[in-house]
Amino acid sequence: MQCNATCFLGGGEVVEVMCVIKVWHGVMTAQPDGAWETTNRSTCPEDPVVSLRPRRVPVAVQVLGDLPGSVPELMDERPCPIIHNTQYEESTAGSSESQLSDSTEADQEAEAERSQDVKIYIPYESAELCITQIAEDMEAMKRRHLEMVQELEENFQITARETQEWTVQRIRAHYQNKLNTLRKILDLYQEKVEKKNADWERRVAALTLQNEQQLEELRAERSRGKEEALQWQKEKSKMLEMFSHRLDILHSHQTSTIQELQMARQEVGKVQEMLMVSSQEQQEATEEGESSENKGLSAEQHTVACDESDQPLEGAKARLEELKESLYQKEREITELLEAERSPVPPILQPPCSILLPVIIHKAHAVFSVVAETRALLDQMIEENRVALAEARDKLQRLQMAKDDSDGREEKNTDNEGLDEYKSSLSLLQETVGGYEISQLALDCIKTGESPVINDCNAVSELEDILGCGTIRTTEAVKSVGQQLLLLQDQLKEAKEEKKKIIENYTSERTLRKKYYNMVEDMKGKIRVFCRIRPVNRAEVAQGGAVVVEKIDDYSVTVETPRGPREFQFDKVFSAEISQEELFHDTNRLIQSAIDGYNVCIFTYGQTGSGKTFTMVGDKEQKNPGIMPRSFNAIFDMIRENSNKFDFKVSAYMLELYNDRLQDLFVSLAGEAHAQPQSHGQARRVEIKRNRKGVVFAQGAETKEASSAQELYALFQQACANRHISATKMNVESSRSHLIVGIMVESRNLTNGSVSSGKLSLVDLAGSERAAKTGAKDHQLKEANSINKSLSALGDVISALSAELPHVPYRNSKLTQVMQDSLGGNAKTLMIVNISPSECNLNETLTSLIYATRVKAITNNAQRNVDSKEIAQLKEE
Ligand SMILES: Nc1ncnc2c1ncn2[C@@H]1O[C@H](COP(=O)(O)OP(=O)(O)OP(=O)(O)O)[C@@H](O)[C@H]1O
Repeated sequence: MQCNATCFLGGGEVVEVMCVIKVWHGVMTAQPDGAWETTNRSTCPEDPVVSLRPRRVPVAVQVLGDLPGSVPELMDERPCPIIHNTQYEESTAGSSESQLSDSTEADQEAEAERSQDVKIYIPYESAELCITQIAEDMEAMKRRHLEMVQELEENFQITARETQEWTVQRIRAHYQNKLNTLRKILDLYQEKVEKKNADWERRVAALTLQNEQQLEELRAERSRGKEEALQWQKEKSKMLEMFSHRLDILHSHQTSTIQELQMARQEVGKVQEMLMVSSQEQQEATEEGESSENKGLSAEQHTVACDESDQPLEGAKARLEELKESLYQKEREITELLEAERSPVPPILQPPCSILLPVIIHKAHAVFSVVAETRALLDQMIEENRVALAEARDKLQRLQMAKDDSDGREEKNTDNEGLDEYKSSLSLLQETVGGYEISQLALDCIKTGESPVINDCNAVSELEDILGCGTIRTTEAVKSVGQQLLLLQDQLKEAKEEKKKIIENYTSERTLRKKYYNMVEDMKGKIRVFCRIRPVNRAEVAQGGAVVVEKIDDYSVTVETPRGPREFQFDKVFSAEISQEELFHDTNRLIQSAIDGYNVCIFTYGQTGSGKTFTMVGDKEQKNPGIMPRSFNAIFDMIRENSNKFDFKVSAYMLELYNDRLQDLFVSLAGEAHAQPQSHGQARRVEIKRNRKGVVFAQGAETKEASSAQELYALFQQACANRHISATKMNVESSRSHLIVGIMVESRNLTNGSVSSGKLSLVDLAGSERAAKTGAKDHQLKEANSINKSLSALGDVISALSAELPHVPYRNSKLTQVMQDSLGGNAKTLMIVNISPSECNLNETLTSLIYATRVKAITNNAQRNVDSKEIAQLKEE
């Protein structure tokens, strides 16, 4: 209470005043200067206690004198209740009503003038009451303080959570940006590679074509060469025959000549002998004549005899000369023949070029004559064109001048007809001149063999019309074609190698990119999606459907649709050959997460008969156990490995969602009906609930503990025995319900006592089916409708989550309620989409893959469920 008066605690009337809890107890004395001195503040804090609720406190106030200065107010709104002496006296006379009078300002001023000595009495009872109230208020204040502290703590936690979310969002945005940049880079790279590929392919095609043409030419040349070589061979053998014949003749001629020569020589020898004999005889006769000079007669006789003997000698001489001449003649002939025989024989084997050369020379002559003719023609054409061009230019000039004249006249004359005519003929002439000029250029180009250098586009196109694209080639260019070809072949080889390298790099880079992308997505909390292709079954083989699904790499699958191939990307793609073990190898990490205290969900999705149960459960004989039995083993293997650090507890529930009703598979319907006859075969009601952390649990379902993998498997078998399965046209053992197996793993850290609780949900969904295909009737049709309805609700949830809609229709179906924490919740989720590779299931396969692609876009926020030792103890209590 704030009061500008000296207050004495004492008896008085009880009055009701509004008391501001700015209260202290003490004595305040008015000072001569108008100020107030406070004494006896032992119970008064340094500053008044503030911020308590104003409340009504019954106090009695006695004013013993006039109030000094202005009258203070107990509250902002209400004036201070003051009882003056007189009023107080009246009130002490027995008035039970309070005598509070609201002094007006004028009254207060008057009273202030009257006296400075004012006293107010507050009765002890009231003071006590007041103190009690104050104590209560203090208590309330304390409580409020505590509430405030709690509130502050909560606010702090909310802020911390918000900050955390904000950080996560920022990291997410950062990664998204990085990813977008990466995508852009990749797209650019891909574009570049494609461009380069297309370019190289074009070049390769052109080179191949060129190569083929040259090979063709070479082949033609070779065959021509062969033909000519054959002809030459024939001619050669003919000539050889002729030569040998001639040689034979020569030899025989030579032999006869040699014989004749020998005979002639013999004759010559004889003649020479005869001559010698005759010359000896002549000498002897001369000697005899000298001795018989004296014997006159005998000498004359002898001279006559000598004259008679000279006649045959001369004949012999002539004959000798003749013989000599013929001999020389024969010798010359023989020498000539011998020389001819000895002279080099023309080469028999000549290279084809020597045969071809004359042909080529002949052809070259022919070509040359054609070229010469063409040149002459070209020169003539150039000359004619030049003359025509000169004439056209001349005409143009004249017309231009005429036009200029008419322009001058036009200023005076308004008639434009003549001018238009001029203009049209001028433009016509200009066109003609342009045409001639281009023709001139083209003719010059043809003559020189050079490419024209012009910038005018129209002129270029016109020139190309005349010359044809790329027809102008210089002889150097022709010569270098061979070299260029070799060069290009080398380049082609290099390009092919480069292309191969690029493709290899691209493939490895693509695989890496997908891997990193998946890692980033995983870090972001995106649901992981695997795709498993089932082998073609007998029914599909019988239908003759082609295989339309193909795994491209570890992360991509294509489906051949009537509109062309369609590619889908997943976190992993498993082909038909992949074993159960290999598939499980990639899911092992999630089992570890469940043991670490995370909420984990693995579910299969796909059309009926696509292999969901095979993937989750395995085959009937358990030769190829699926994810469920393998998970049981993995859980207990991991428990065994960590048994020195943790204390584990494993429990499980197994449910079936059949005809939109949840059933506990640990309780057989028959057994339940037997135990509770009033239930008429209705199983205990199982309901889906979510705990404070949003984790789904089945209320009303029996949870059984297991201490080994075998025990857990036995429980699973027990549950499977109660499951609804029947044969359809598509699957001899078709699941008619969704199977939900929940395994809770609680681990207590032996070192610090913290407790983590993870849940592994393994869901084998029933397959979507078409009644026409499965042949479902009666109750099977009802089952199929229920399955399709729940899957459609699941589809709606997936669509809403992937489109990030504000409302997600989880409540539309029991299935979506069961899976609420796995889709968009706090679970680490893996979806395995099972597909058939056959063409006959193309539509269903496409639907499943589109579904799965949407699921890939959903983000979960997985959090570890771990409590400290104290919290765990409190929870237990
Ligand atoms: N990867 C696989 N390798 C070998 N056989 C397979 C594979 N996937 C499926 N099968 C066989 O195909 C048949 C149908 O498979 P499954 O029962 O698992 O299909 P489903 O998708 O669960 O069908 P429904 O939805 O009707 O229950 C089974 O006989 C199964 O053994």
